[in-house]
Amino acid sequence: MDQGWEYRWGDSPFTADGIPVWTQETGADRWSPIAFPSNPPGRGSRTNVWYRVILPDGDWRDPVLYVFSVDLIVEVYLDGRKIYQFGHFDDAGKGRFEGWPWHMIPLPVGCSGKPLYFRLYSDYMDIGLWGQVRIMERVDLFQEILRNSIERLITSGFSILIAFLSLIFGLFNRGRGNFIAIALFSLASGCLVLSGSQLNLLLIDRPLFWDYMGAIGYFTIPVAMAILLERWLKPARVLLVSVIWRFHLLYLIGAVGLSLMGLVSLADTYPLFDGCFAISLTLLLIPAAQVAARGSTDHKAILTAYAVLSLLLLLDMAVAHNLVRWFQVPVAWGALAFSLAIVIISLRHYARTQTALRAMNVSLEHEVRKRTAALARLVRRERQRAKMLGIENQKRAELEKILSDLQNSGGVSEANEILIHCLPALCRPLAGAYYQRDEREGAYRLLDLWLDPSGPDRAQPPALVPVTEVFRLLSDDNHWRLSVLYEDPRHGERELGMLWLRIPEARGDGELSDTGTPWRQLIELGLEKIGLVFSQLSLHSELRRLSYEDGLTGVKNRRFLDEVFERETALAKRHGRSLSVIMCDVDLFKRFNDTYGHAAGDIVLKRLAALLASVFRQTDLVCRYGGEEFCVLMPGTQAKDCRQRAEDLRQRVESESFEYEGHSLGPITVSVGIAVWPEMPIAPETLILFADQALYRAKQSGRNRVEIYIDR
Ligand SMILES: Nc1nc2c(ncn2[C@@H]2O[C@H](COP(=O)(O)OP(=O)(O)OP(=O)(O)O)[C@@H](O)[C@H]2O)c(=O)[nH]1
Repeated sequence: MDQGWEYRWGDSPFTADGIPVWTQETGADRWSPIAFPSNPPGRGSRTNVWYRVILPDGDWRDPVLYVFSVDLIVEVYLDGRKIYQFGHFDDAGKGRFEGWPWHMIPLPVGCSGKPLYFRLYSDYMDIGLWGQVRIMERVDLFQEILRNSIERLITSGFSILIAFLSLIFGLFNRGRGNFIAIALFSLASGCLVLSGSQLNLLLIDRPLFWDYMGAIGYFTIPVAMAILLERWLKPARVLLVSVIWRFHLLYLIGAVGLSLMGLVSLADTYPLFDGCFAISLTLLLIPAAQVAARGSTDHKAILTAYAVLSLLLLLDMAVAHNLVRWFQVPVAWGALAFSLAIVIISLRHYARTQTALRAMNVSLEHEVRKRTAALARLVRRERQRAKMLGIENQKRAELEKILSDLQNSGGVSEANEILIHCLPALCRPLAGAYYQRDEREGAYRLLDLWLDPSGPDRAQPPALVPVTEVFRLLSDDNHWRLSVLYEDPRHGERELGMLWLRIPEARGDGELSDTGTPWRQLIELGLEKIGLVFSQLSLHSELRRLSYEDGLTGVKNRRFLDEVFERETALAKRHGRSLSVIMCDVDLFKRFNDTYGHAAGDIVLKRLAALLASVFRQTDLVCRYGGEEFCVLMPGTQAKDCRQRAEDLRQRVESESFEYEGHSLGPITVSVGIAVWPEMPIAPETLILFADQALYRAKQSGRNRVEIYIDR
């Protein structure tokens, strides 16, 4: 019904029968033609208007007039009779907003060609009918409503489902605020679309209820959209976006609250909202476009979805405000598409984040494993170090003990015995062997072998192994070959022996240095100190030798005799063993010196000392008593044997031919005095004294003779 419409401002008076007077008047001068019964010109502050139209011809069985919709309340008259009413007119012809439902006005059969009158009241910006006005069969209308509604029911159902799923996802996944925002948007658009479904009124005939639902949904959309954008714009969060969603939230609460309280009409909240919404949509485009321009594909996709939905919403607003010709703007599909786009992008984003998190977890676990292994290695090394430290301390103590024993020993050979005995304990738990160097033989002697059954003893090496053979035997990568060196005062650096040690086993992770090096350092330090002690001992014995030896003849000197004599007399007494002393003096040596010179005298003394050494046994002690006088101590020798030896000496000297610088020095003789204990009744300590007396007697008796002490 898009032609033949007329309007007339104001409200008709009514007859006493309740028939509007304007429906009875004839003459068209008060009515003005209008293309569509909405917003006639010259409204001013008027709130009442009447429209009329001649019902077209048609062959209907059950005709109805379908109107979508009316601003704001309406009464419809045919033949002066009220056939339809929406809202309540008071006596002043005014009424309250009752909602924006679609209307089905039943028409009687045969109404064609008759004028149909609409009495309207509106304090809203629009006044009149809106959208579609059509006459059709009732059944066709129901079918069309069903057809139109299915689309909305499906899209709203989808939106609400998305809202529900997003809410669940958002609630059970901490930090998934995006999904809460999606849930809010989907719920808002779902409610908006559902409230616009025409089937609703057939189910629940409460237009205001549906309008409130629609208003809440509609007013929530900018809030949800801004929150969504705000989340996606992170970290470039824009103040403007946050201001916008807060403003719209306040508007939603304020508008719905005030309407429910009856302070404002819900209808009146729409124009202002639409204005703000249009501005907000445009403003939101600016930061969104900025981020999308330099953002990811996701950002660009969101902006595209946002731009499409914004366009649809703006178009819908333009239709609502008659700025463009009425048509069904597919806002429902736009909102659904927007929700789906956001959901898909969010899920993709979520999946990517999860994958990244998993990858991070894997790398973190890998890192943790690596660190743990490093820590375990460190702990093992520390433990090893602590163990090594314990062993080191113990070994140091053992070494100190060995060094002290060596220092307290009687000399190099005794120290050697101690070393051979102690070395295995010092080196344990390392397996090894010790080869002592025999300089005279130019060979090594295997003196000890411990712990190592695979050592060189398996072949049962001979007691003396040539140097080259030992080197061949001991040259192997699994063992250390360490020499024990010391300084000999007469021959310089000497090798005492060779230590052969099995290298401690590596742990298989390159810790050989951790286990091997301290061991080697420890042993090397020990051997160095041992070598030092041997050097000292060697030096001492050399010094001792020098201090007890007569420089000219090489036999022991008087000092040595004094020390040994004391010990020998004590031993003789303790064991009841005999002890003999011989005193021997060159005859007329002064004259000899005077005749041949002092140097020749020295030669004679040296020769005489050699003769003494060859005549007496090794166990006898030959000393130079002083000047040309010699003393021989003969432990365990009785008078008879002693006298025999003394006689042998005298004869050897007498028969010896002494020479000096190619000249014969003439005959040399010696006088000898003997004293023997216990065969003679004297104290052992006086043996030298009495032997000297006997010597004196020999001199007195004509020299070149042996005299034995006789107690007179
Ligand atoms: N060439 C040399 N002469 C020495 C050495 N020690 C002592 N004499 C000398 O030995 C001589 C000892 O002389 P006397 O004690 O008088 O005795 P003698 O001349 O041997 O006479 P009788 O002992 O009575 O036979 C002295 O002239 C000393 O100088 C020495 O180391 N070398």
